[in-house]
Amino acid sequence: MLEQGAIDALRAIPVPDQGHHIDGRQSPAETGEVLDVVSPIDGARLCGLASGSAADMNRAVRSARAAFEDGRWSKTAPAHRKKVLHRLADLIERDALELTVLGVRDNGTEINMAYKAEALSAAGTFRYYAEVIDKVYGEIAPTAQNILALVHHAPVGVVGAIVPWNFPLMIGSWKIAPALAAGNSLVLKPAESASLSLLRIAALAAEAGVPDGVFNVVTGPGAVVGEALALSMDVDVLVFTGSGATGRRLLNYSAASNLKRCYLELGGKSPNIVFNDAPDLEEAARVSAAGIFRNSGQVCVAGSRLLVQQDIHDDFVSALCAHARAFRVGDPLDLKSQIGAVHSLTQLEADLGFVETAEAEGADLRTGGQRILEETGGYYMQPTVMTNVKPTDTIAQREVFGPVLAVTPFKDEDDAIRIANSTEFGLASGVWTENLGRAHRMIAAIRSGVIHVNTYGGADLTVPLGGVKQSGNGHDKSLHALDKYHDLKTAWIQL
Ligand SMILES: NC(=O)C1=CN([C@@H]2O[C@H](COP(=O)(O)OP(=O)(O)OC[C@H]3O[C@@H](n4cnc5c(N)ncnc54)[C@H](OP(=O)(O)O)[C@@H]3O)[C@@H](O)[C@H]2O)C=CC1
Ligand SMILES: CCCCCC/C=C/C(=O)O
Repeated sequence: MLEQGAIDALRAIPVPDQGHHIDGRQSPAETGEVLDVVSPIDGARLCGLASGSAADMNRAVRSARAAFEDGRWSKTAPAHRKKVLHRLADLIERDALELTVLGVRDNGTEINMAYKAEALSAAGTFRYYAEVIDKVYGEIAPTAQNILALVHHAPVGVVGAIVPWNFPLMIGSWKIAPALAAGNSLVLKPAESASLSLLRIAALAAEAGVPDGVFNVVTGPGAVVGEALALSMDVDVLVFTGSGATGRRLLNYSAASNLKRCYLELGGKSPNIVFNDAPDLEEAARVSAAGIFRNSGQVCVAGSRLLVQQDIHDDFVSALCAHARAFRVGDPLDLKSQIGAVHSLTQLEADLGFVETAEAEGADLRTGGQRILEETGGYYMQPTVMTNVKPTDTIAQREVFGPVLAVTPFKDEDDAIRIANSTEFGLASGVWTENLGRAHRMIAAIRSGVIHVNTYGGADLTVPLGGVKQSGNGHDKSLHALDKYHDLKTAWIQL
C-alpha cells in the first residue's frame, strides 16, 4: 500500500547531478558537458545529467567488450547468474518506492501505475529471466550415426540497448534482464529525459554482484551517444524501443557499420473495434477509455483509434466521453491522480498540434483538447476525444503518443477490417464482440502483433510483445525474447 507521506518525503530530496555508469563506476562526460533534466511535474530543473559524446560511448563499449572476452560474467555458470539476478530483483523491491518516485519526477507517469508498471514489473522481469536461464538446454541434431552435431546457445557478445522515456524501467528491464541472463555484456542508452531510474538500476546491479563492465549506462542525446552505439563496430546486437524514425536510422547505422542485428519495437496506431454485439458496452467504454488515456496515451500499444459500429456509435461515444471527463489529471506524485503529466513540453505541443490538425481536416472535438494546470509549470493535458475522423486523416494515420483518441464509425465486419488495417502500423488491436466466430475471424484478419478480445491492454511477462508491418520486428518478454540474446553455435564432430 503506497502512502502519501512516504512519497512526499522522497520527492523533497534533491537529486544530485548524475554521471554515466561505466566499468562499475559513475563517471562524468569526457567533455564535462552536463544537460538539464526538467521535471514534467512542474517544469523545474531536477538535476544535471552527463551529456555524453561518442568518446564516452566508445569507452563504455570497450569496457563491455573486455568484460565479455575475459568471461567474468559470460563464462560463469547459469546458476551463478541466476543468483545474482535474483539478488538484483530483491534490491529493486527493497528500493521500489524510491525508484518509483525518482522515475516519476523524471518522466511524469502517475505513481500508482508507475509503482506497478515500472519498479515492481522490473523486479519481476529480472526474476523471470533469472529463473529461465538455468533451464535452457542445448540440442543434439539428428545427424548420421558417425557424426555428433551439437547446438549451443552462446551469448552474442556486446548488446546495445536504446530505450525510451515512457516506461524506462519496464522496457529497460525487458532488454537488460534477458541480455544479462544469457551471459552478454550490455551498454544501455536511456532517453536523456528519463535516465535517472535506469542509472539507479545499474548501481543496484553492481551491488547485487554484476561485475564491473558487464552493464554500462551512457547518458546524453540520442543523436550523439545513441548514434555512436549504433555505429559501433564492437556491438553485436542492438535492441530498441522508440519511434519509427529512429528505428530507420538504426538500420542505416547497422548497414554502415558491422551489420549488427537490430531488433526494433516501434510505435502503433492501434484500432480498438467495438461491434454492436459487444458483451457489455458500458464496460467496453470504460476499458477503452483506460486503453487510450492511461499514462496520458504514452503507451506503444495505446488503443488510439476507436472504431465503433454505426448503430451504437453515438451512445457509445457519449459513454466513453463521460469516462474521459471523469479522469483526475494532475500531479503524478499525488496518489489521487489517475493520469499524470505529459512527458515534455515538446510532446505536449505535438499532442495539441495533432488536435488542431484534426479539426482542420474536418474532425470534431468532442471533449478535452486543452492544456491544463499551466499555473503549476507542468505539462498536463485533458483526455481528448475527436469524432468524425476519416481513416485517411492525419490523426488516424500518425502516432500521437498523447491523450488523444480518434473515433471512426464502421458499417460491418469487412469495413472494420479494412479500416483497421489501413495504417503503416501493426502493433496492437482490440475487438469487442460476443460472437466467437467473428472474434476468430478478426484475430486472423487484423494485422497486428497483439489482439485483445473483449478487453484492451492486458499483458503479462509470459506473453511476447512485438509488432508487424512498420511497428517493428523481434519480441520483448517471454522465453522467445531470449533468442535475440543468443547465437546458435553448432559443433560438427566426426566420431
Ligand atoms: N514505446 C514507443 O512506442 C515509443 C514511441 N515513441 C514515438 O516517438 C515519438 C518521438 O519520441 P522520441 O522520444 O523523440 O522518440 P525517439 O525514437 O527519438 O527516442 C527513443 C530513444 O532513441 C534515442 N534516439 C533518438 N535519436 C537517436 C539516434 N539518431 N540514434 C540513436 N538513438 C536515438 C532517444 O534518445 P534521446 O531521447 O536521449 O534523444 C531515446 O533513447 C513519440 O511522439 C512517439 O510517437 C517514442 C517513445 C517510445
Ligand atoms: C501498464 C502499461 C502496459 C504497457 C504495455 C507495453 C508498452 C510498451 C511501450 O510503450 O513501449
